[in-house]
Amino acid sequence: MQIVVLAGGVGGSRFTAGVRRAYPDATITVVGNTADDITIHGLRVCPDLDTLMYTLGGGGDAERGWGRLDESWRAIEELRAYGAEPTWFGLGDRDLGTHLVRTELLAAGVPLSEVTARLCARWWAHDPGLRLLPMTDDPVETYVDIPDADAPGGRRSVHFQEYWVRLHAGPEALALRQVGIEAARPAPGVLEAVAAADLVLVGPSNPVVSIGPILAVPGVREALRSAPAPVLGFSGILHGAPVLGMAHRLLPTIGVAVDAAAVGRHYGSRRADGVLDTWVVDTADAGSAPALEADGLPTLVRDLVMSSPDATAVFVRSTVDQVLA
Ligand SMILES: C[C@H](OP(=O)(O)O)C(=O)O
Repeated sequence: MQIVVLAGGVGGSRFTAGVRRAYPDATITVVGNTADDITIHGLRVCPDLDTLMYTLGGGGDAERGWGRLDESWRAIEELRAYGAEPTWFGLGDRDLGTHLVRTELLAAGVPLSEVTARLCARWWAHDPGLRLLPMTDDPVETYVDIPDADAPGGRRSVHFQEYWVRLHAGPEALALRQVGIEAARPAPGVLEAVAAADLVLVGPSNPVVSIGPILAVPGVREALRSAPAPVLGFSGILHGAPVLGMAHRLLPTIGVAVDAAAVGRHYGSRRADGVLDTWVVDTADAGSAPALEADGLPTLVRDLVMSSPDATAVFVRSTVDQVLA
């Protein structure tokens, strides 16, 4: 079986670990979000790709949900001692190795998809059926407008990582821009993987800054709409709050309520102009299923708390079984 998973970082990697547990013999192509990438201290950092790579490679810090296991922070202490800002971004010492390799290869003209494959060769060697593709090789970065009384127009723009990591998504996000998205081309293999898939899974990642950008890469949405395989989406909003992260701070910015049904409608049914065949909501949101069904979006209800890869595997397998039955 060939499975494609669309994934962000923290939620996306937990979900993908469950998919791998559910389908140990499948070929799984993970299309990872790169719209929250950043260049920091001259290093190109791809937070979602790295979280996926480390988590599925057994090298991630499961408790924190991102970064390397057994990490230390000596380098960033040195930067702080020099007053070399920014130091709010968690650049761990082990993690730096990844960013150095990536930055050197990109500078040598190696495309991000090839860089990612080379990095994953270390982490995913034990699992040749697993492949990580960036959504695009072209640079895309997300900026957030926040209120600032001292700035012209009363607002200023910050990189998404600054909004997320330094500001903890505290200020209201007045607007979001994915710079570079219109010109981005799907990375080699992305459209082909979707076309060849037996199953496409849209993970419970952030609909605004993780899944949204993947779908916004020109050609990806169309590929999902015309995929021969069923497309299942899993809600990351449970009972009006994100299962992980801070998606509730950004959904209102794109005019979507912090609600599983609203996110399902936002992705939409393939029978209309959306991308999903089936939307999966948590048991806490079971009440929304009849209305979604009536609106033409087939909806399944499961316990979507990703407490372990096994728990995730249970809901993935049972929904897929029902859809393929
Ligand atoms: C938790 C969620 O993870 P991701 O979208 O990176 O999978 C988020 O950051 O909102």
